[in-house]
Amino acid sequence: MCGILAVLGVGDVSLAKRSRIIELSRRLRHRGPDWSGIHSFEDCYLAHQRLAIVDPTSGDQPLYNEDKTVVVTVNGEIYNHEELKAKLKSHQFQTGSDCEVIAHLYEEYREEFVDMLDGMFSFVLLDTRDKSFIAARDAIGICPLYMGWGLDGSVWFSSEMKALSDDCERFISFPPGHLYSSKTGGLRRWYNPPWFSESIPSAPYDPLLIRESFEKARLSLCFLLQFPTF
Ligand SMILES: NC(=O)C[C@H](N)C(=O)O
Repeated sequence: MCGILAVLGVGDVSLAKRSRIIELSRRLRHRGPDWSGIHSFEDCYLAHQRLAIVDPTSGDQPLYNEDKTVVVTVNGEIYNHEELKAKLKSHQFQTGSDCEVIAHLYEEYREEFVDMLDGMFSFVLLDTRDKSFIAARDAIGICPLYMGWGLDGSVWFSSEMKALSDDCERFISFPPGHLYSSKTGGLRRWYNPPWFSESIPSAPYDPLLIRESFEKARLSLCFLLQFPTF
């Protein structure tokens, strides 16, 4: 668990606005007592309250790509981060955080990378090169995410409603398995398993297969957390 707050295109670069956003981000402090971070680029702000789980020593957020043009704030755990890193041989990682992989995957695959992630997550990514941003939430909505719109045209994302409700004109619960892209200005479902369109499951009931799938999920979680298997 961590707390994220992102405010994009607020049209105000004053110290007062920055302080306001820091104050709002503190409302999420209970979600992550180990670190508080904020990155601002022009009138865009990405803040993070961290509960350090993977790489407690260097994985503080926001996280970046190599030249810091891509910034991410993430709540969640990416179970297959080692596997994904192995596909990104030409990239240099600055931390051991499972979440840094998101910035590098974006460089390679743009927003199409989201369905490569195995895990629970909600994140906001800002590409400072064209000031575009994306936000996404895991397939079944394990990690919370809310989205709001300010009267000044700003777009807000937060792990809890309390960090955006006072400053937004309207807000919604961000739907699970969806992605928001500032380029299209809309939400689309990234999680599209084949069974979504099946009215009657075609695969026969197989208790052994179900058991194996649970075992696999449990083992990948133990591996990520470096726990003995439980
Ligand atoms: N805990 C989180 O949500 C972020 C990241 N997985 C970390 O370990 O710091």
